[in-house]
Amino acid sequence: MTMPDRQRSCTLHIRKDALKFSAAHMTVFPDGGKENLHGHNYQVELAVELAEPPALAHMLSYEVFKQALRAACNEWDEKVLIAADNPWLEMLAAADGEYAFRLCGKRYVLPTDEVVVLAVDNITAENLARLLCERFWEQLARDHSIFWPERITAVSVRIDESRGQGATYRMGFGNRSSEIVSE
Ligand SMILES: Nc1nc2c(c(=O)[nH]1)N=C([C@H](O)[C@H](O)COP(=O)(O)OP(=O)(O)OP(=O)(O)O)CN2
Repeated sequence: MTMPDRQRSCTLHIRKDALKFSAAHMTVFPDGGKENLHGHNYQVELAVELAEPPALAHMLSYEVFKQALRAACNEWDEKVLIAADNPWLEMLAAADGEYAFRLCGKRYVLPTDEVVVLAVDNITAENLARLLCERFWEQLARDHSIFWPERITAVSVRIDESRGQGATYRMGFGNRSSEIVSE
């Protein structure tokens, strides 16, 4: 029996010990409570779906994807991640070179160069997986000489905060839509 073409796919997956970033954050909960400031060594995994294994002339090297993912991870490495859209975030006046804020009633002052402010309402694995997936795709698209978007049917990024706990964000192209899976 022959399988219809639309049921076939080929997935490149990349999970390497070196694909990670170390960052600090505080998850805020719906009742307005929050965790203490703490850090994770976030492990990152990538899947790139293709309709078919590409012919030699269009082979996509793992390195192309790793470069784009590393560039996206590096922006967050050794930073404190702050959710700009959190309803319990209050910006405070600060000295030059400092970032001062109150979150859920507690006051923090940090060096500006150690802070990354992200356009999300909470620093969760779900939101980080979405942002990293989007950043990865933008980074890949920036280098047109190595990019054949029409051959890629979906990309997904999985982030594990700790072993066995994290989230995956998937962007499907064509008539499939983005979806998120929490673990
Ligand atoms: N839906 C989500 N829930 C939580 C997230 C998240 O990203 N998405 N993140 C956290 C925390 O940041 C945290 O680091 C994990 O917390 P928790 O599971 O409570 O703690 P442990 O990893 O130590 O787990 P144990 O199984 O208790 O050892 C919380 N929730």
